[in-house]
Amino acid sequence: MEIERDQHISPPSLLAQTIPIIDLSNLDEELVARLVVQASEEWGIFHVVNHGIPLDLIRRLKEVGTQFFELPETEKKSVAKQDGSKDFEGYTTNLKYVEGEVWTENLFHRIWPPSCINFNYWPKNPPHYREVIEEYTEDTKKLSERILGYLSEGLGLPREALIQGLGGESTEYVMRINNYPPDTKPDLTLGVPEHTDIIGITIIITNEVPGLQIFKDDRWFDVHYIPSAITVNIGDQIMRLSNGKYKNVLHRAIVDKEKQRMSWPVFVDANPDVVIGPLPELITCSNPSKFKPITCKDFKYRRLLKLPIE
Ligand SMILES: O=C(O)CCC(=O)C(=O)O
Ligand SMILES: [Fe+2]
Repeated sequence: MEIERDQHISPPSLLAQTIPIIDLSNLDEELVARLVVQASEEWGIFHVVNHGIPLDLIRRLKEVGTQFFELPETEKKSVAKQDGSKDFEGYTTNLKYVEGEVWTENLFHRIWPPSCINFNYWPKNPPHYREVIEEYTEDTKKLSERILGYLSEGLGLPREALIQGLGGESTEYVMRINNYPPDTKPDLTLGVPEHTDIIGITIIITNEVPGLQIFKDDRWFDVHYIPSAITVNIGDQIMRLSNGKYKNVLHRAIVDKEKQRMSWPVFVDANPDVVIGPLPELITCSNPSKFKPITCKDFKYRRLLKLPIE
């Protein structure tokens, strides 16, 4: 007798190689913590479902981002990244065909702590942009702290260890909204070339158009779009603080030929003055330090200039 198959479920061989999906509403919290730790060790990326961020808030976040990119260029440029500015905040566009260049426009600004926010980079249009982002910030901060709590316990340390390692209440949260309009050029165009995130962890929402890919076991994997899921990436800073236990995922984003793709990553980033090296409690004779301590500021400076970092 032929077994009836659910058409939506991939064969087991494929499922085994799919980025982990973790249900955060599972009442067995120890199991949830174990799955988060395991996914961060093996993949450096995982999806979370039933994550506690209301789906209507995510819908509104997507709406304000989409509406911003639909504005005339002159209006988008009212929050443009300042020429020659050393900081990264503001609107940037790269929608010109230049060999080797990426195909994207994006908006980038800090969302936490309040003392670091520069509202000049927050669009005034659509009018409810600020209200939605402030609401999303609060929920994203809670979600990141929960995940960092599991990761800290996975290191045998108290729940607050990693968030303290990133700077405690002065840890910075940065919103980026990436817009990748359809790209009709025949060859594969990169929206974002391969990289690891230079930060602690990234919490990502995307629209339904696939494009995010990760590198694991010598091959690229598509990160499937799962409605209502949020994707979490491990970045360089958590890799260093955990002395390499957690893996920073190498990833890139490709552009669709027909459809507009968008993503909304929030970067949980160490305070610039924090020293990013393995947490001292982790270092023993049998687990010697794999990374030299360096301030977050210097780490980023060297990474951006592609200078060696130990
Ligand atoms: O567009 C995406 O899905 C990811 C973008 C990304 O990797 C980034 O902004 O760092
Ligand atoms: Fe990234």
